Amino acid sequence: MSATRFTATRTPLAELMLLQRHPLGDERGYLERLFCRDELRDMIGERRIEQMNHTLTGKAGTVRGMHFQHPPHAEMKLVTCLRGQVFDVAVDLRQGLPTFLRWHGEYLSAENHRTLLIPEGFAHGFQTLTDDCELIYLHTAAYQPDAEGAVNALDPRLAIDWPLPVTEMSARDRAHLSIATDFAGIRL
Ligand SMILES: Cc1cn([C@H]2C[C@H](O)[C@@H](COP(=O)(O)OP(=O)(O)O[C@H]3O[C@@H](C)C(=O)[C@@H](O)[C@H]3O)O2)c(=O)[nH]c1=O
Repeated sequence: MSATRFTATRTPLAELMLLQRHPLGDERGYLERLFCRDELRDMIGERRIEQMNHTLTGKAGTVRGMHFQHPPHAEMKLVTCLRGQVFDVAVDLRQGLPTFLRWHGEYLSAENHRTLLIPEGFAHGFQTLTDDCELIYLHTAAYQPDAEGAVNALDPRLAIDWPLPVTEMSARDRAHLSIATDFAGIRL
């Protein structure tokens, strides 16, 4: 018997998908898949998971992001929250798309069993809404410091509506410049 362990829902940004995970529960608790290449094949295609990262963020109100990797190291990310609650945001940086520079956010928590599937061409970041948030990221490309790109999470042009006042950010993230007026986007 093969159960469907995920329901995928479109977001207003093409190819940015919200996955609802379906845990299989019993008297001990539950088992759920965080990733299944077979079931997610329509979205994953021939991509492979190359790296998996785990973050702990101590204080509510903290923002990490907004990060991406430039081609040819552009990557799809699947972002899951295993402790606490975050507001997870993707910004569309794809050149020529009608949704260029639009952002979309979803609440992810241990309780709601949701994963955001973020394709190449998006910047990603999040704000913690509780203390001690733990996230798991699956990456389809290895970390390449030289290919890192970022947009400022507080850029007025993006106008991301963070749910809480932004408290902690890394010095690096605070220093990211606002998007240049002539920025045409990422060509994949
Ligand atoms: C992302 C990454 C960082 N590092 C190192 C670099 C640095 O010394 C330390 C912390 O890195 P950062 O400050 O970039 O961590 P952080 O700001 O949490 O970066 C993360 O932000 C969120 C929003 C994402 O989407 C992730 O993909 C990632 O970019 O870890 C790795 O060794 N491997 C990795 O894959």
